[in-house]
Amino acid sequence: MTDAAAPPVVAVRGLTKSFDGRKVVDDVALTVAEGEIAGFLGPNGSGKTTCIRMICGLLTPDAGEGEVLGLDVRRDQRQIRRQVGYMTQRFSFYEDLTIEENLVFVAGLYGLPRQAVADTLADLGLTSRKRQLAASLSGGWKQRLALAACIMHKPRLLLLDEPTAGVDPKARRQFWDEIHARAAEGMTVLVSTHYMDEAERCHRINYIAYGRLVASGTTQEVIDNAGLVTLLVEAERPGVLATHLRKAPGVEQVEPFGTALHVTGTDRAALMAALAAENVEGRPAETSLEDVFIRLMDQSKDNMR
Ligand SMILES: Nc1ncnc2c1ncn2[C@@H]1O[C@H](COP(=O)(O)OP(=O)(O)OP(=O)(O)O)[C@@H](O)[C@H]1O
Repeated sequence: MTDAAAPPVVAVRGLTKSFDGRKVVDDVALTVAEGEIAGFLGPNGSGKTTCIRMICGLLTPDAGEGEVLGLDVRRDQRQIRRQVGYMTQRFSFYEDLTIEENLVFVAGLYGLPRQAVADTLADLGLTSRKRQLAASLSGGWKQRLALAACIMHKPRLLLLDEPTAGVDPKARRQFWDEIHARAAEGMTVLVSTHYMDEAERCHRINYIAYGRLVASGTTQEVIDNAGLVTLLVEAERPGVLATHLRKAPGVEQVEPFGTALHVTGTDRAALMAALAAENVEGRPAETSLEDVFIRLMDQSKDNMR
């Protein structure tokens, strides 16, 4: 990350948006420092895309305020749009154009010189494929083209909405290496994802459930703040044991990992009692980010009732 004293690139608060009378984003505050990779996580339909669109100036918030790149999130939407890069969830380029033709088209929209296309092709390792039709590209290369198109104008803020959905692990890794390289040069990134390993690659994460931001911090802070205890239990018949443990008081989650179970709750004594009642022993294990997210989601659901 770059200069910690620099003003945040995103500093919004109270962001709220309703569609058809239903509040889908409710009082969300978000701060993203310069050069930071901020993760945006949460169940389907929890409002991540809607937040991203308000931040990049595509949607006007019903309420809330703040700055994006020093510009007013309500008043300066046009300028914000020109200065950010936004990669949408769906591949949205011309399949019957080549990689190069797609980039030439985008360069035209931004008024960029032809050299910008050549530089971007080279930067992203696309030069040797520049004459390939977009339709014939694999998921990983399509997503690389999409990234090229949204960073060609050198935005200081990049918003990525589930950029690696359906992409194989190697291409995902290469994509993240690319993102980290950009962040090291000072680009700020806000990225939504459903993948736990990607959440762990972010400098900070923000978890949103049912429109409300319910946790923020580094991965470790979010795990520590959840106050969960996890015990690992080896079992001969993990399926049967899991069924029993799920009914025991104090046991919140039971997840099989091969022949072992991860048993999670907030009360260590209650977990130990539940295991003792089944004549099994547990040893301390690390609580995973996924365990924490599932708890946050369940808690948010309960609060909605
Ligand atoms: N333009 C719109 N008109 C009406 N409803 C909308 C509109 N955009 C989003 N919604 C609704 O708002 C809710 C939040 O959607 P949003 O796409 O922001 O969630 P998300 O967290 O990005 O979900 P996912 O992880 O599935 O992409 C959903 O119920 C969605 O159907």
